[in-house]
Amino acid sequence: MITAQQLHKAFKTRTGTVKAVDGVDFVAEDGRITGLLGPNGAGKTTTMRMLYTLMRPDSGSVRVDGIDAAEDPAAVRRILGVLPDARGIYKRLTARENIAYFGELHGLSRARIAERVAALSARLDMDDILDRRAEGFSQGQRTKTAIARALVHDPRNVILDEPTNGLDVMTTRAMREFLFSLRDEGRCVVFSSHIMQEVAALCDHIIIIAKGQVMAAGSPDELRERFGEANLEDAFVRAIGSQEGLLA
Ligand SMILES: Nc1ncnc2c1ncn2[C@@H]1O[C@H](COP(=O)(O)OP(=O)(O)OP(=O)(O)O)[C@@H](O)[C@H]1O
Repeated sequence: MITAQQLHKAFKTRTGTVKAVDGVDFVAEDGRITGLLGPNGAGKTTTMRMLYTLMRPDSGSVRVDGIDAAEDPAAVRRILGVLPDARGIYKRLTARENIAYFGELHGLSRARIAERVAALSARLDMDDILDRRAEGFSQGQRTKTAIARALVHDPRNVILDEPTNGLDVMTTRAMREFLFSLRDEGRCVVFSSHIMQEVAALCDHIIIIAKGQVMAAGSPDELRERFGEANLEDAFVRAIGSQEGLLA
């Protein structure tokens, strides 16, 4: 379970201060897919970076399975799998080596790494690329490799920044099934997207973010009901204000 409490993060730029995240609160439960939905620049990536300990909040706190991310970031990283916005896989290594390297960083034994690589490769349908160098991989192949790497230590909590970005329809469908399977195993899955249909198809719980703030949160049905809109897209537009919603 991941809890964000009153997260704030501002950046100083040449023209002033940008409040990227301005008081974000939410709980992402186990066995549930929680989606952060918001237009470009809403603060999703900054929020995610604070969740996975890459960035320290100016104020507020993050807890993962009860562990405070500021107090014990290493312990949090052990129970977290992360697909960052920059996938950052090593081009000179094969997919297998990319995954195994992260396994070593997590202190897994060789036997355990081999077992995890085999299991993840089967689940992500990547046996055919496992021993190819990542150089030249398609976007989908890179994403699969990065996801397998994120999950090598079998984490209870999984954070994915725009996991279906740039994937074709078939790969997107396969990715959805994969995320459902992580949820059905009881994991806490958090992902971000600016694509309404994506969030509607995947999430049990949606957190709508705009201008660094939570505008609304609930299940897809709850949001539809609250805003009195037949479909989620209209609810989204209502929640964040029509102009920005239309730009999302
Ligand atoms: N390192 C930084 N320095 C200055 N400003 C930043 C920095 N990182 C983010 N921002 C600003 O903070 C705001 C929120 O950005 P963030 O990347 O979190 O949004 P996002 O919701 O992930 O957007 P997108 O969907 O476009 O990726 C934006 O105005 C962005 O320009």
